[in-house]
Amino acid sequence: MSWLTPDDDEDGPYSEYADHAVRQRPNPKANRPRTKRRPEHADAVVGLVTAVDRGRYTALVESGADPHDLSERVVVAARARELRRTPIVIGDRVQLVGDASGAEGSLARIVSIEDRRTLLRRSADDSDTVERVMVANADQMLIVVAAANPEPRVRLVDRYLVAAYDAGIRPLICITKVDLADPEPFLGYFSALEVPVFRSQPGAWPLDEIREALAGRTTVFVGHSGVGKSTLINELVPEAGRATGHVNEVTGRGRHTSSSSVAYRAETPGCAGGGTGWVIDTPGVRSFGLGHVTTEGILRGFTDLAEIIDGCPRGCTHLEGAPDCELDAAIADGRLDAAGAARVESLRRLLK
Ligand SMILES: Nc1nc2c(ncn2[C@@H]2O[C@H](COP(=O)(O)OP(=O)(O)OP(=O)(O)O)[C@@H](O)[C@H]2O)c(=O)[nH]1
Ligand SMILES: [Zn+2]
Repeated sequence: MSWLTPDDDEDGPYSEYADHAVRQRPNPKANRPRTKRRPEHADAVVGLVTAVDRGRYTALVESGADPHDLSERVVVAARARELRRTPIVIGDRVQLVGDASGAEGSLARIVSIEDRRTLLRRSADDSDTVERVMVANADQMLIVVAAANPEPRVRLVDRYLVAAYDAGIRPLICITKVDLADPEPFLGYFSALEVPVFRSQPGAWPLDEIREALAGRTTVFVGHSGVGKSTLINELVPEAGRATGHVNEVTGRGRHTSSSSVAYRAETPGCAGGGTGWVIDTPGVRSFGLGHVTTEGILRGFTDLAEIIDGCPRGCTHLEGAPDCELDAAIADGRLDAAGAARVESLRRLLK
């Protein structure tokens, strides 16, 4: 894309983060006709990006035309020059040329990215409008939160929910460590949202229920560090460790640390949605900035308040003290209970 300055040739060690930043710069050459030198890639094969590591992409390419033939190969690829400033993330379907054999030491080239169904983004903080692209083509977001240790934080879950709804991704909640604390007071806060909830503890992992939800879909797992996300993924995808080991064998690079995202195929035998699903593990993100989300996007994260907000005067900011804001009326006349009032407070914090 011509408005992105092609100023760095090499993928630096931190490019995995740097190139996720989508900067929109004015194009100084906007009036000049663009020379289209996009080569035809009739020989390209399509791969699913399952890992990103310092400028190297791991993609799974199906061996045959038969969609049931799962004998795919692992291809390691770099980006073509023209995609140098384009974020390519886990879940992207990409076109590969060059040596896409997957043979040891081979390196293919990613020449284009197929249209994305969904795109999960975040910004460093709320004042930062530079968005980081996290995951492409996810259908669902499993928000993993612990009942205790670490204490559940309503505000972080609110943020995940807003990011999911804004991206058109269906949220699910898994509350872990219910052996340590009663999760119901916390869950009550979200009950009006009708988000599916799984309750988890050692010896009673809700694996069958979660598998049912994963089948046939791509689900991104998010959660604060220490909530038990890895524990859950290891239960759901026992060979997860082996998968990263395989990738490393191919790339010859170091282990994927918990600072990078990885996609795993989860077996979901006998489930209505199909025999497999994709699980995308993301590093525990402490903050989840929503600087890139519009007011409308934030409101979409509060579907439980939508009907009330519909009654607001035109142009209502819904902030505290906004004239005739229906949210205040609903709290005053009891349409919203204590949990509802807390939701309003939460919404207002995000709208500020
Ligand atoms: N009591 C209890 N402990 C749990 C449960 N689930 C996980 N744990 C423990 O919580 C700790 C953190 O679990 P992890 O799976 O490493 O957490 P994580 O969310 O992957 O954390 P990061 O790797 O830092 O992102 C481990 O000691 C687990 O054994 C649970 O349901 N109950
Ligand atoms: Zn209002």
